[in-house]
Amino acid sequence: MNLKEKIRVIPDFPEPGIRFKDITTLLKDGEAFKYAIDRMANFANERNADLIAGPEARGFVLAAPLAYSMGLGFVPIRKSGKLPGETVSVSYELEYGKDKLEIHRDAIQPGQRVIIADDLLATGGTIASTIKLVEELGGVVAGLAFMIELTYLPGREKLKDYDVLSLVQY
Ligand SMILES: O=P(O)(O)OC[C@H]1O[C@H](OP(=O)(O)OP(=O)(O)O)[C@H](O)[C@@H]1O
Ligand SMILES: Nc1ncnc2[nH]cnc12
Repeated sequence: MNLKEKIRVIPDFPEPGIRFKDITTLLKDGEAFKYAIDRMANFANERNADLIAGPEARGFVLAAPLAYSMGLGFVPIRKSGKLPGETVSVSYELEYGKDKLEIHRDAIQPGQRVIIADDLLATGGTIASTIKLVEELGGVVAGLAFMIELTYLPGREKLKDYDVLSLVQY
């Protein structure tokens, strides 16, 4: 299965100079979507995951089916002001813009092994912040699974202490 040929690249979105990797063209292909989730599930299985976490919004599209396919729980990491319970939060910068992420304080029990899944690794800011939240709750980050890695940005370097899977590289 060639996942790269299912991804559409749109120049100058959401601002000039950004080549946006659009996964909607992959997601609407049932076979490709299943293949991507199955590869992530193998990775998560090998690392004895207890839970799957993913950042809003595109991370949900991968992390939730990954958790479901493995019979594991899913923990949402959301942008600020969206989670109703008591939260822990962290601010971060993106390839474009700035934001704040939050997790429910009771979402993870100390020692639980968490796989974090997201669609794309760019600067690594989103995932570094997600890792901070998981670790602050005492979770063990057992691995990081991405559909896409932008190798021309320093994301992988930022995550060098972690086990990283990416299915497609640019
Ligand atoms: O490695 P980074 O530089 O942090 O960039 C990658 C993140 O950026 C995108 O999310 P975005 O914040 O655009 O939100 P969305 O999923 O709600 O579209 C993407 O889904 C990743 O989560
Ligand atoms: N180039 C890119 N394409 C799609 N999503 C992104 N998130 C951060 N950078 C991105």
